[in-house]
Parts: sequence; structure tokens; C-alpha cells
Amino acid sequence: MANVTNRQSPAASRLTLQVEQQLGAFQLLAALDLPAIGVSGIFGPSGSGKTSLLRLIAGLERPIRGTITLGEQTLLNTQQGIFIPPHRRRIGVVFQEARLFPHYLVRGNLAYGMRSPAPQRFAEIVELLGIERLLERMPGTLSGGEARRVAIGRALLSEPQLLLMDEPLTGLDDARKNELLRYITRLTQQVDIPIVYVSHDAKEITSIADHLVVMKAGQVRASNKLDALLQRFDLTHELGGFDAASLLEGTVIAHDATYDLTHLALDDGHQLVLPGISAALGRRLRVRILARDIALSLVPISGTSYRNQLSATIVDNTILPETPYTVEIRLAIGTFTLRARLTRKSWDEMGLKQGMQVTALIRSVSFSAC
Ligand SMILES: Nc1ncnc2c1ncn2[C@@H]1O[C@H](COP(=O)(O)OP(=O)(O)OP(=O)(O)O)[C@@H](O)[C@H]1O
Repeated sequence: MANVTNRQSPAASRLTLQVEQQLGAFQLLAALDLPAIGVSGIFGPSGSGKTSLLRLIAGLERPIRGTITLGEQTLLNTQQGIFIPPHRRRIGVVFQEARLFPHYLVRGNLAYGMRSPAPQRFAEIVELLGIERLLERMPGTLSGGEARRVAIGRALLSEPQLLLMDEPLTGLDDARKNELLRYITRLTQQVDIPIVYVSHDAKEITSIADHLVVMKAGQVRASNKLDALLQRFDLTHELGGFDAASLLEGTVIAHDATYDLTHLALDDGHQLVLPGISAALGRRLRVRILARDIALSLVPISGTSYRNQLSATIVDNTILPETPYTVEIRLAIGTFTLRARLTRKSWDEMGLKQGMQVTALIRSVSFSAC
């Protein structure tokens, strides 16, 4: 399917803000500059201020002080008395619950926010979200996942410059969560509208975000490309703890049908063997690998079930106070950095240290596409 293009140039959608808000005893103090493409995840524990920040961006609340700019347009400048109301901001919002109009058919709900008739765009978005068969149904007859897909479709059809999603998977069972996440991932690849995606779930956010904002107690603790933040030892606890992971991106170059394996070429020439993934040759793919799924050897080994042996250099290492008997390691593999984790006993017995050349051993099944 062709990309569903936004009429705005993507560069028109960079979001910058600096806001201060007081909500009872809670203070939100945030400064951010988010890219005009891809998914920016807003991540943090319950009560850290994620939804409050989203409501300020949407214009559903006014901060005490601040500025918000989307592309060239100033949405808010408290000093200059500028406040663009929500309905005049080109921002689509998808809340935790679908909030569809109960007396309109799905078709009517989708058409509601359209600025002008656009049958082709309508058909593309309906297909993208897999809601063709739901068009003549009433919202009350839809499952939770279906209703969310319709809500996302309605938001997209209003031709927003920016799409905000607040915990869109909340309350769905695991199967529906995975299904909706697949649709949202597809959407992020085919619709060139930047998305700000709020979640408190580390696995969910690391599977979808390109850029990540980590919130803590009303403040921005970190904001950067997701893979850069995943490499930071000091964020290990927040970003997955035991499930700390790295991301790698490459191009699908071959499928081995006999053994159901897929070969991925990283941009620096390294190749990985992964469990079979149904993706066309040439497609870009992002894979995730858990730090605890990487083993190290001082020399390349033969006669092993590890399908991936990569020559690596130990960049640095640390022991985190939460996990005193394991060593967190960063490995340079070509132009990539990978997180690994060993027991302290292995680290000591192997005599490992910074700067050493080692072989990283990774089983194919350890990779998961995201
Ligand atoms: N209108 C309000 N009056 C007083 N306190 C508020 C108000 N709105 C939010 N808060 C408080 O502000 C804090 C941040 O709330 P917010 O909903 O933004 O957090 P969150 O990170 O989105 O949490 P969750 O993941 O649970 O949705 C919370 O302590 C909340 O109780």
C-alpha cells in the first residue's frame, strides 16, 4: 500500500515546548524538543505527569507559564497571551477509551472530523487499520480493540499535524494489545504524521518509540533517541530492569525456508540470523535483543548452537546498586553498541575488562522483531 501522506510537510510538525503547571500539590516542569517524524514515547511511572503533559499539548489545559510551538505555529505563549484552543490545533488525540459517538455508525464516526471529502484517504486509512468490515456497525457492538482502531482512524482523518495517543492499549487483553500494537506499528511506518505516544509499559514503549522522553515526578529525566537511552546504565532500572534490551536495525537479505530463519544485514555489514519473519527482502527491520540473552567468549567457538557470533569490544561496564551480583556491559560491534549482562563470577573468572576483544554469542531465538 502506498504511504498515506499528510498534506503538511513533515518538517512543519516539530514540537517544542517549555511549560510549568501546578495541579494541586503536583508540579509539572518540562522542556522538550521532539522530532517532526516518527514516534516520540512519553514514558514514566504512574503519576509522573505524562497525561498532564499531553493535555497541555492538546490545549485541554492551560499551563501557568510556558510556550508550545508546532512547526511554525505558536500554540501557546503565556507571556504574549497566545492560546490556540484545542479545536483549532491540528492535533488528533486518541484517549485510553475510544470516546466514539454512540449514535453514529462507524462510518459516521470516521467522517466526523474530516475537513473535506477525501474518499481515497478515507479508503486508505480504513484499509490500514483493518476496519472495512466495521463501517456499518454501531460503536456499542465493537470490541475494545476495534473501537480503538476506529478512534485512531477518526483522529487520522482529521488530517492532524500531530497525533497524540494516551495509553491506547489500556484495558485490552494480551492478544488484543498485540494486535492493536501491530496496527499502530504499521501506521507509524505508513503515515507520515509524528506521534506522541504515552505509556507506562517499558516493553510497549521500547517496541514502538523512535525517540523517548522519560518522565519522573513531573520533570523530564531524559529525552533522546530510544536506542541511545537504552544504552544508558543509569536508566536500566526505569527502562526494563531485568529485561534491559538493545535495538538493532537492518535490512532483510534472505529467508531460509527449510529452517524458518531470516537473515538480516546491519548497516555496517554484520549479519544476524533470526527466527523466520514474514518480511519482504529489502525491508528495514528493527530487532530487540535482551542484555541477558548475550553470552561472551574470549575466543570464537565452533560446535555450538549459537547461530550468531559477533566480534566485539568491551566499551565499558558497571555494577548497579539494584543488582550487585551482575555486571552490565556495553559492547561495540562494528558501528553498533549492544548491552550485555553477565554474572560477576563469570566476569571475574574470564578476566574481562574494558577495551578487551571478545566474541558475543547470541542464539537466533533471542531476537524479536519490533
Ligand atoms: N486536576 C488535578 N488536580 C490535582 N492533581 C492533579 C490533577 N490532575 C492531575 N493531578 C495529579 O498530577 C499528577 C500527575 O498526573 P498524570 O495523570 O499526569 O500522571 P500520569 O503520569 O499520566 O499517570 P498515569 O500513568 O497513572 O496515567 C498525579 O499525582 C495526579 O494526581
